[in-house]
Amino acid sequence: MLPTDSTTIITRDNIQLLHIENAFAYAEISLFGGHILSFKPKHDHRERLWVSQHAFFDAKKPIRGGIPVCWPWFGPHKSKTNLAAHGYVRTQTWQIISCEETRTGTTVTLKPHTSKGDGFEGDVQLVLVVHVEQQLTIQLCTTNLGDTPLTYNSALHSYFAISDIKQCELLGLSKKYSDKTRGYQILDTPQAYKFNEETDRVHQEQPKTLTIADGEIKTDIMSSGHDSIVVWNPWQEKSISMGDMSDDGYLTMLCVETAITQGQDVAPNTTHVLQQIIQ
Ligand SMILES: O=P(O)(O)OC[C@H]1O[C@@H](O)[C@H](O)[C@@H](O)[C@@H]1O
Repeated sequence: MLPTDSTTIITRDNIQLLHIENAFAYAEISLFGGHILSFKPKHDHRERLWVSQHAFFDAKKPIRGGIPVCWPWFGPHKSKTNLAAHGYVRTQTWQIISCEETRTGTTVTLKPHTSKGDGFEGDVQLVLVVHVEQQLTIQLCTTNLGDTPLTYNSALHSYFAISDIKQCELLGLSKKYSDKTRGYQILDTPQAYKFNEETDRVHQEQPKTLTIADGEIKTDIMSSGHDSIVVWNPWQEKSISMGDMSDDGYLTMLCVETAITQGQDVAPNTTHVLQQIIQ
């Protein structure tokens, strides 16, 4: 695939990275995983995404940080416990189908090596469309090419860069959530939504906009096509135990994931789009 004026491909360890720099923003996409690693709009030059200092770039293990694409299941596989968490496309090499310069930025379309894999029945065309503009728009499009309905789960598992998890607040969630750290208890979303412990929560609500308030700095996240928002921070003990995170890595990241956790049906010959917009 020939790069356009705003794109170049570089190699980091075993992974090819697509750099995009246009009049509006800077972004970087790893072809391993179809995984966005960086987004910096030029109006403020602020990095929106967090990547672990100890992330693996070996083209084998998933990259810790950025926006992992979880598909066609979220978390552990329902019945086959030997299969990798969050599905199999985040550890595949993706291919660039097209790079297009538009009036408002650059659009990159990618597809995984294959959308077929152990643990998922279905004939699917899976495509990731990334619009690098003043804002970042990510669309994961699942088209059912078969003649029977299929069901999938997924997440755009975004890691946001923040200055201090203990000072930051998440605005926009208000209903109940399921708390994985407390045996999936159903609890009320705290108001204000602040962080002082390991957090692993599935919120089955679909507010249009969420905001991470990091002091005066605000990052807006818009979602569609989802049934849940997942909020995750491993906190200190887990960070220490993870080989791809520094001991204090948890302090400067917060995952706010646009997710399908309850099963999304897709009828034959139709496409479902899971979308996240980051401002
Ligand atoms: O280490 P992984 O597979 O990238 O997953 C990270 C986290 O991802 C979150 O989405 C899950 O809710 C957590 O339970 C999980 O620990």
